Amino acid sequence: MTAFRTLDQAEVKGKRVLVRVDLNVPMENGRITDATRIERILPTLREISDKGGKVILLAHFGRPKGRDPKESLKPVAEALAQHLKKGVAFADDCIGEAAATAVGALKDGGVLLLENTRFHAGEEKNDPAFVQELAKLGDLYVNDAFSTAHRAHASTEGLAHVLPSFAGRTMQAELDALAKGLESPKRPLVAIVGGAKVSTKIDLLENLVQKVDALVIGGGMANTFLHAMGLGIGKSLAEKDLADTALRILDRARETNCAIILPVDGVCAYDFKAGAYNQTFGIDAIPDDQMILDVGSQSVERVNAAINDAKTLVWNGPLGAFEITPFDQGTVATARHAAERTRAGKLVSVAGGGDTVSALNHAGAADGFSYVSTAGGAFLEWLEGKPLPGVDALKA
Ligand SMILES: Nc1ncnc2c1ncn2[C@@H]1O[C@H](COP(=O)(O)OP(=O)(O)OP(=O)(O)O)[C@@H](O)[C@H]1O
Ligand SMILES: O=C(O)[C@H](O)COP(=O)(O)O
Repeated sequence: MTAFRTLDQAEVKGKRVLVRVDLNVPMENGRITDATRIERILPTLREISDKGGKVILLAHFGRPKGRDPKESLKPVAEALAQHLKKGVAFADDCIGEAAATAVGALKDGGVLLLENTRFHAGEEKNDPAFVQELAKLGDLYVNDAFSTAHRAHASTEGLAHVLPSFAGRTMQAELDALAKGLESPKRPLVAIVGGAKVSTKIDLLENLVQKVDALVIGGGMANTFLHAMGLGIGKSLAEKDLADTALRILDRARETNCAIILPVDGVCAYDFKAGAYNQTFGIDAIPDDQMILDVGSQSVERVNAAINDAKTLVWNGPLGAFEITPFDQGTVATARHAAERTRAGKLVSVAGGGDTVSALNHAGAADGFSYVSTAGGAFLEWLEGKPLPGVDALKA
């Protein structure tokens, strides 16, 4: 049950409603490759618009250092309009005159997307002056970005303290679904953590190994562990300066009897552009001039064996660079296996993350999971039991 105000308590008619959403969608060559995060916020936007509220969207995109046209939300505004089947205005700043003029021109029921909040340093600093600049644009605040709720930023946490604040429908649904599926999970509980965000996620693993019975590590995350264990990883994506953290996590896992499953073979290429070339090597024989871009077939067997032993599976982060064929095979094979076990009633499976959702859709496996969250890092932190600043700020 959610312990905070929802849209049921919000009077929006004629009001300027600042809605924080997560539009940090996977993109390739300027094209959105998975629109799940857009689809999930439509009910909230339609509800506020239909009730005559002025919908003013706040969102981040990527991790820009200042204003970076490559990280502009403008292309997302067009995609949002297509999904909403309604015009979406765009302002090329989220504060100041450009934003105020666009808000002033908005009619009741209209929808406006403001430019990337992370173009301003005050966003990630949760700077009170920046919060006030945002608050000038609205009469009330709705947070519908569960997948960014682990960030105590101005638009995800600060605003909730200066305007009347409410949870959006996606925020409500995510928290209710995760509580239902995972608050007291059937064991053995197995986690799969992959992906590329090693520096912001590796610390989470130290707590995670105290919560789960087995942890499968893949993707760029695994490369960091393999390097820490003294194995050559060639030119693979890794955070080598986090080797001590990785070793500490392995020690912690031994103390808590959490089985760690790391790749035993890797599908390698000379670079991301890959092309036709790729070759599988044993994890102790990775060529110095190549990079591991996927887990190999022997690793897939070990991951699937861990899935077979599990009653509950949680997953964030693909096992390989799935956007480039054939480096999607490890993720596809394991995702389909998890979906099969779930459909057979042998597994409760919950996955989450911007690219993870995209990878599961690519594998045609998303519908086979018990629940698919839009959240990655936030999902892992929720799983660990860490407070989520964006959620706590909404509590009455
Ligand atoms: N071995 C690898 N080498 C390089 N990149 C990899 C490798 N394995 C996975 N990746 C990359 O990891 C990225 C996804 O990682 P990420 O941690 O962002 O997952 P996510 O589901 O988006 O989680 P979040 O929602 O927290 O961002 C993909 O773009 C994929 O190409
Ligand atoms: O993709 C995500 O996990 C969210 O959009 C948060 O993005 P961040 O990790 O850059 O804060």
